[in-house]
Amino acid sequence: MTGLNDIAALSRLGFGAYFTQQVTADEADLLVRRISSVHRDRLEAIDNTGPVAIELPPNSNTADFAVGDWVLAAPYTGLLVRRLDRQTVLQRRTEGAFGQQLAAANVDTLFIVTSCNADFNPARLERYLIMANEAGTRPVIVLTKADTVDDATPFADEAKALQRDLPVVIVNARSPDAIDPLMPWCGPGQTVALVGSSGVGKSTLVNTLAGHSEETAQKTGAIREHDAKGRHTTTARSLHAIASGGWVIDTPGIRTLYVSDITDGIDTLFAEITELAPHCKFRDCSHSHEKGCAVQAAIKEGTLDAERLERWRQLQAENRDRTPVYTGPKGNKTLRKKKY
Ligand SMILES: Nc1nc2c(ncn2[C@@H]2O[C@H](COP(=O)(O)OP(=O)(O)OP(=O)(O)O)[C@@H](O)[C@H]2O)c(=O)[nH]1
Ligand SMILES: [Zn+2]
Repeated sequence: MTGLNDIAALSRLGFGAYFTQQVTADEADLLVRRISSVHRDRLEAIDNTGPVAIELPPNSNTADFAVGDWVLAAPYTGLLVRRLDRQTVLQRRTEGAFGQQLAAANVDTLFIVTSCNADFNPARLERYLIMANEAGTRPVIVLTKADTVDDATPFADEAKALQRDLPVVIVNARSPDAIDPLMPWCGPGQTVALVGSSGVGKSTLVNTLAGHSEETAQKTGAIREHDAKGRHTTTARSLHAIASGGWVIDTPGIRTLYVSDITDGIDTLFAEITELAPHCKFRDCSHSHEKGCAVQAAIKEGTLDAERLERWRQLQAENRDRTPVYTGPKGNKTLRKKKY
């Protein structure tokens, strides 16, 4: 792809091969922009020079766009021509039967934030892990408030056991040093997002990552600006530059994400069970009472934790209850195609 875009500069915003290859020769004269905020009536975008104009064509809906999306726009007018396919997408289920609301797109790494205190809850962390796996983002557990306990290692050990090869990082979110162990995921062109309960330190971490000191930090999430009619409004700022060259997406939508429709995510979380299942005698083995069950055998041998199987069972049941089943014309169950 050539044309008007400085690809090297755009790569510092996260524009990689996955996106470059989607731009056709006909589109070489269009401008590449990244969505930085989604409002009810308008979008905001950035390119390598900073904030740039983006205009929605008539009859389009801002709800179809997510912070982090890559789009092509016409020169001069900034008229949005099309959105590029997403590499990853975080969605939240809304009230109502099938509603999915986009929370963020093209997030490379999801920081699942919890603190070394009563907030630490493996069952909740599992749900967040499933969500990250489902979205295609790499999960990292960030344990905050390490400075408030004598030893954070037991928390870290418990978190590490939740999923194979899961990175777990211990920080004091208020200290500027917090960025050091998070650097592997915050380098140039890398995009992260944070999830976790209220009060665990997400805003504090965003400020620390952005290099704001405690005195200069604005209350994350809210900035005052002029709207189209010149009025002062408070809007959500969503895509923040990290001092080390990466980007952090922080939207109210991400803060209230919750798990549904998570089959693939469960399979990754419980990889050791998923990999045993094909060795069971019956293809639809429930791993409870069947003869020749490889999962039960592993529990007897002591290579699989019975509690893990029980949690797998609970999450499977929950997923079945929550996942809407789409029926085809003859009442056949249809598998919904993943729509990015
Ligand atoms: N001692 C200590 N305090 C922390 C740490 N991280 C956050 N805090 C404090 O915990 C409180 C809550 O932190 P926030 O960053 O507002 O938490 P949040 O996750 O953004 O909360 P919501 O905005 O409600 O989602 C603040 O008073 C922070 O200063 C930490 O690592 N150590
Ligand atoms: Zn089995």
